[in-house]
Amino acid sequence: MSPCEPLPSHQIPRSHAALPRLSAFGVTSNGFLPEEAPIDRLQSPNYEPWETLIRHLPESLQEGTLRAKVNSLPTLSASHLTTEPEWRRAYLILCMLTHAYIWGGDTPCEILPPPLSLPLLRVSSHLGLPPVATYASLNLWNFRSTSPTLDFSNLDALEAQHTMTGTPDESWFYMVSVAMEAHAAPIIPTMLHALDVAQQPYPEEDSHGIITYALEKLTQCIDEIGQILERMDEKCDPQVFFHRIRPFLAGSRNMAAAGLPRGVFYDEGEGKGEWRQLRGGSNGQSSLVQFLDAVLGVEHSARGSSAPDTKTPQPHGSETVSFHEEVRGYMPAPHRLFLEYVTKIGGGGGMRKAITSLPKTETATVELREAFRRATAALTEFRNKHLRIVTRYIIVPSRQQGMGRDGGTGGGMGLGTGAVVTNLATASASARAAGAELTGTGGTALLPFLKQTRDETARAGERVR
Ligand code: HEM
Repeated sequence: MSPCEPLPSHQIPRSHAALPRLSAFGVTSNGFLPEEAPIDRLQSPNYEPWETLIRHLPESLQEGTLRAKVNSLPTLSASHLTTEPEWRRAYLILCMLTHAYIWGGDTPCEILPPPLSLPLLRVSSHLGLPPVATYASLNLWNFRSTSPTLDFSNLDALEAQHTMTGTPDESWFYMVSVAMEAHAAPIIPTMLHALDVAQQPYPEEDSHGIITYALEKLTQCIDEIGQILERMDEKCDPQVFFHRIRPFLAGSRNMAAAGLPRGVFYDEGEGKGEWRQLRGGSNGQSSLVQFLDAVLGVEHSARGSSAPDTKTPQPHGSETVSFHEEVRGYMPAPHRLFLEYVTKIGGGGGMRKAITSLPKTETATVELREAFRRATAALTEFRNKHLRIVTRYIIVPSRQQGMGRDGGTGGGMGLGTGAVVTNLATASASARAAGAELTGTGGTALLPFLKQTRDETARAGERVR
């Protein structure tokens, strides 16, 4: 039996019947991915201008014609989108075009024109997501699979529907996450059952066995998704990632050094519009990883704000909210509700809280505690693997000199203009040279933030002795 498979039926507790159906939270047999691969074309011929643009996005960026093409787009209404998969595809297209428009030049463009901003505001509001590229648009809703069994955890059979650079590296970068999400999907019902058993006031005889077994499965599952994470190097080159892919993922928050001191103005035409500062696309918006935290009772207080960027005022209220809490607003609304539900059934402290209230002496609870500590150790190690990847893909390339000029050794966006480029890659290299803190695409002071999230994970295990 694969470690990520759900519990055998005889181990599913009686209280399972009380749990709401996962589908009510948009959780499928593929976890936070859709049940079926995303559609790859909008049905209505009205959307042909968007479809044409997205299909030729890398070439338009390469030729430097994307902004002109967007400027001459008609402003299309969302009224021809009929199904949820269509709304999601529209969101993917508009988010990618938006980031390509903002970052696809020698300097960023701080005004998003009405043909993009108006439909993007409408579509993102329908989906309960912010009008910016998110993990949902770039990863969860942007893949196809050639697996005959439609096994989305088969990384080699996955491909991104769309990329901005047209490189296999960008597709692989997105697909690693898709495979991880699909691989871990079966652990979701397993852990929900176990969490439910742990909350019962009068545990059944084999309750401890059920929870211990589920925690062991969880440990194996986290190890396995960590192995998938480590496959990043196979087809995603750190130089290509740092200089070509990552600059397109940047948001409009904490991006003064990358050329957006005020954020982005979403021009709605007729003198209307709004300046917005939003986090960019980041795997940090994965509901799966936050689900693992919620189940184990890992508490995060890391705010992830990029302190050195004093030119950009922080959005009101964000000073007190942790990164993990805030990025729930960048997840599809049903997934956000699911995480709230999991936190609630875990009494706010997940397994950790339930286990610490048990008597320490019985053999069964000793085993249970050990299983819990092994699971938190696995999640801590997962975050260590991630930190090593961040070092290889961001810290090391940012140290290299002479990358600020397009056409340098792998530097720039590959636009071939020879001009001085301002974007997240050049800003990171300059920050590094000045000894300042680096900023993540999600707008965090990345290293201190990621170390803190790793340490907060370890702490959950230390609290169960
Ligand atoms: C080349 C690969 C990757 C790089 C360079 C990278 C980089 C980063 C950075 C810089 C952050 C800080 C937040 C921000 O400002 O964006 C972050 C956060 C995060 N990333 Fe990644 N990431 C990579 C791959 C992944 C993958 C495949 C996953 C799996 C879903 C992932 C999961 C997370 C999570 C969950 C966080 C939030 C912090 C935490 O909970 O520990 N990352 N990542």
